[in-house]
Amino acid sequence: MFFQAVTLFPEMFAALTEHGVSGRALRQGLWRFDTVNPRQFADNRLGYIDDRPFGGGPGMIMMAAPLQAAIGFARSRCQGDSRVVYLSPQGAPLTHRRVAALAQQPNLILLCGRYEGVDERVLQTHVDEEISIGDFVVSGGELPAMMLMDAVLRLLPDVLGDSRSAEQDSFADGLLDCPHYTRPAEFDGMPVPEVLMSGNHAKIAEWRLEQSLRRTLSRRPELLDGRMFSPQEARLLERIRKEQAN
Ligand SMILES: Cc1cccc(C(=O)NCC2(NC(=O)c3cccc4nocc34)CCCC2)c1
Repeated sequence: MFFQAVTLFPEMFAALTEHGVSGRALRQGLWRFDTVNPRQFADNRLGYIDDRPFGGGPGMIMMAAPLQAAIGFARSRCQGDSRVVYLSPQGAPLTHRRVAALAQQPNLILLCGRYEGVDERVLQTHVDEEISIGDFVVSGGELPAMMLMDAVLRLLPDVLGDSRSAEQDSFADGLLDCPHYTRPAEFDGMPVPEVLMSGNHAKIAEWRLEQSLRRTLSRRPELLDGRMFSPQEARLLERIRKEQAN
């Protein structure tokens, strides 16, 4: 996977390239990363890359020409297909399913907006898809881009190592995670659920699945819409629903 970020703040991406699982995977050569700064492509001496919006209104808009040139340069550095994603509040919500699809791409170019956004004509001609990480206001597309990158990288083979497969992540099976505990066995007078101390791995796995189902049903019931259930999940859901009905 070759990630490129078109960004005015390339240094921000050190959060992924110099730390954690993603940083280690980069050093191991499991993925590649580079940035393109639109300021390099400003066609005036002073490096203007933003200008006032036609029609008036507050703030500035990123100009089309430097972004078009930056995207073109990024594409020229890709072997094979490349996909340009604009991180944007107008984008399709990022979901695990979308992350899994993006993880199949050999080259992803992430366009990060700043100011009030980018000239629409860039989106119409050079961007393949727009993705949003949520309905709130942030200052730039860099943090959303890094969230997308982290989620994609965790799905790449060998990035997580054999210690944890991304498939075990509850979100990979569309459920919220179960509660987790570690030492001490009693903290602040609160014990750990007995079943986790039992050593009975089948019962522990069933307890964890039941807790994931309970949490999903109570906090994010919409995640269960349209989801297929294994016989075990169906049985546990039945028991939970009966319990809640009484
Ligand atoms: C709900 C709403 C309505 C109007 C503007 C904004 C807003 O935040 N505008 C500012 C910018 N926001 C984002 O890029 C951005 C924001 C949120 C999620 C995202 N997922 O990806 C990129 C995202 C756009 C240009 C510079 C940053 C947000």
